[in-house]
Amino acid sequence: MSTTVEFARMNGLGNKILVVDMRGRKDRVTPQAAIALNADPETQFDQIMAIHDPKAQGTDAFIDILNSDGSKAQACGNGTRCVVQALASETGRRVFTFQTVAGILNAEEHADGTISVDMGTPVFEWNRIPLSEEFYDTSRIELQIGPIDDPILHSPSVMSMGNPHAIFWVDRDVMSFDLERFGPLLENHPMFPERANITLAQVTSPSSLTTRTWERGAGLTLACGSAACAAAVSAARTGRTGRNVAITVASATPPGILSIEWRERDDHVIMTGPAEWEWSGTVDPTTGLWSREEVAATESRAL
Ligand SMILES: N[C@H](CCC[C@H](N)C(=O)O)C(=O)O
Repeated sequence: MSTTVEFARMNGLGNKILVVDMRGRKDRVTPQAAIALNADPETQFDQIMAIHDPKAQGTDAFIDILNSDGSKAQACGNGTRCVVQALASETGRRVFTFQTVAGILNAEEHADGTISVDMGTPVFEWNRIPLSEEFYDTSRIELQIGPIDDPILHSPSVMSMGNPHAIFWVDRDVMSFDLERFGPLLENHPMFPERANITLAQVTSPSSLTTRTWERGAGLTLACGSAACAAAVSAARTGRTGRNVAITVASATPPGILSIEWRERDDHVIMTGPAEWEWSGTVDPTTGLWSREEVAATESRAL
């Protein structure tokens, strides 16, 4: 087995993604390789999406997701769009079915280049998010940060989109909060035995929200697709918006938009947005040693 594989550096609204081609191999991208890649400014990333041979009939690939601290993630919306774009440019196909540890995902590239991912159904039961304390109603739980009588953030809506999310509703600019300080405290709060992705969300109209996320295992990132889905679902669930929501991801540069539909007929959450290829190279999935391919940006958009 060759020691190196192809990879592409991509992004989804600035969420930094490495798409690694592990097809035809039995090994995995190691946490050590992830940590080494993240330590290098040129390959620093938020998630690795490792494409493996399919395990289940009817699927095109099995996707293994790693955070930049080497931990595993069950879902990554922005990364899934990047995988679709890489495979669409390789195969000319537009429709894909993937398997992850969280289940089966369907995705499609549209003629305008945007990509929709069916992120599956939301989970609201406290022990499946999971929380460490029983809450009958997870649309608003008791949890706060800051002074007891004047909390800075409080009463989040919590849910799982395959991965755990807490959405804190705020009534001023999400960029005005010191998320770098509160993020790690909330991500690792005893309420969340498997940690959680922490999102600030401001409702801007009955069909729009602005969000900013501190990601579990990756920290302050420019965008987080599953958090945008969780914010949209939580907003609709609490009556703040309808089921079709445009999310402005405030931390993306420039701020980007994800369209989220929480479909009435089957409870599925459909996320639509862009993906962008930056450059390709080869990497050793065991050590993380990598090199960049010297090709013009227009010549290669595939793995
Ligand atoms: N950036 C990803 C989410 C990664 C989730 C990860 N931080 C975790 O749940 O551990 C997204 O676009 O959905």
